[in-house]
Amino acid sequence: MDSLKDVIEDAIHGTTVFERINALNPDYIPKNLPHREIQIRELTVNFRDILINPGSTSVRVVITGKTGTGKTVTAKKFGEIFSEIAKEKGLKIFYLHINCHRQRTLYLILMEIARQLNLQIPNRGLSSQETFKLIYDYLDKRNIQLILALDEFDYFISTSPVEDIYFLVRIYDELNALVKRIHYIFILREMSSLASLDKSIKDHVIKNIIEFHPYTSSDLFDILDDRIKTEKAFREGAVPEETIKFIADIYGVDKGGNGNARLAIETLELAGKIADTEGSPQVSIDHAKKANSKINPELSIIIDTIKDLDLHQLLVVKAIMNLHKKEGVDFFPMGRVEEEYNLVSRELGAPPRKHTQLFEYIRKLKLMGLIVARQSGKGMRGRTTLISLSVPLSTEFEDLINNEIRDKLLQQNNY
Ligand SMILES: Nc1ncnc2c1ncn2[C@@H]1O[C@H](COP(=O)(O)OP(=O)(O)OP(=O)(O)O)[C@@H](O)[C@H]1O
Repeated sequence: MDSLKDVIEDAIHGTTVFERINALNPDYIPKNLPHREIQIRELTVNFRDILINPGSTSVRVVITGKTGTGKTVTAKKFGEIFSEIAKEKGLKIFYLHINCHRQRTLYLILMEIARQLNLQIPNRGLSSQETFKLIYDYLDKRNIQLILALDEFDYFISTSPVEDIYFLVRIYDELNALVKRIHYIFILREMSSLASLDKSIKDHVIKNIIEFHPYTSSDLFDILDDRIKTEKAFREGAVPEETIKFIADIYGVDKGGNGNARLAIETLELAGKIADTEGSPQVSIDHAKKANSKINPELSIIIDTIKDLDLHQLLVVKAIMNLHKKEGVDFFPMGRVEEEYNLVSRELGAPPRKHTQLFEYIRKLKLMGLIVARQSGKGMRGRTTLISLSVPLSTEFEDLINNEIRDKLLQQNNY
């Protein structure tokens, strides 16, 4: 038997299916973005005024789409190429990408803008207004136009005081500046996160909406194929077409998946690592299957726990499931869930439980990991709980819930 040192040496020097594995990193920006040309074009049409007539308006665009639909990578790629073209024309257009989940407050966002601009902000507790004024003066002095992409802006909305949101999006009302130098790309997972905002803020944010739809299986095939071939993430011939297709089919929205390119790329990378571990020169469908079950392990655990739910907990799950299907958005206010739950219960002849009991069910389902609940942002209508299923909707999942409900109803009627 090999010593463990031999095992390790062998794995270090052994064959590998990868050529440029870093091309599979989540932050890697590839040369091509298959199936996002239209969105790049839409961005360009919205922002070209800054090239033609700089300073006349402040451009605002919203990018919206579910997780893994390429919002971040597309905005970054657009920013990179657009500012390059501006430079060729002798204009200074800078693109800054800020993640509002990492920079959690208005203050941190402003400091990050300054940092990316290489602007020193004095350490003497300036207000947001004063800090922003310094940033604006810096841009003005150097004749710079700034495209500010605020990624995960949903997060900023749900956690920041309304005055801070107001300040950030209505900056020109505060600054009184004649030349507009700051332009925005607001990146949101769901438009519904704007629902709680007051109308005057909404009017400032919702201007031009560019939608990023979940990818279909054939879109994902092209994205994976491009990483393999153009970006040379894998050695030539190491990933057969049938493996790429298999992964694309797991996640393709038209095949019941969630259309998430991030998960598809992660699955491909993990399948490659499994192939390397097994010393295989090729990534097979079987490697892809193993990778998928590793990437989604919690799914089977969650599904096992469904059998422990009682009738009304199942009816709550069914209500949320119905809403996802009917409305196609990710999160629902508690009130909508309650309405739907009352409807579903009555339809099935089970008198709905009271409001307080419903809260208790939601709390339990959240603890089990079956649903995600979060607070909406503070706005005109106060805070409300927003709810979403944590598992992707699939026919199997739906059948499972419906069968369990049927069994529980039968049991109940037999007593
Ligand atoms: N059209 C595409 N072509 C190539 N790679 C893509 C494409 N769309 C997404 N990707 C890749 O998929 C991964 C996820 O994309 P990205 O982070 O841009 O998604 P997102 O919509 O911003 O997701 P989230 O809402 O979770 O932040 C990244 O690795 C990105 O490079």
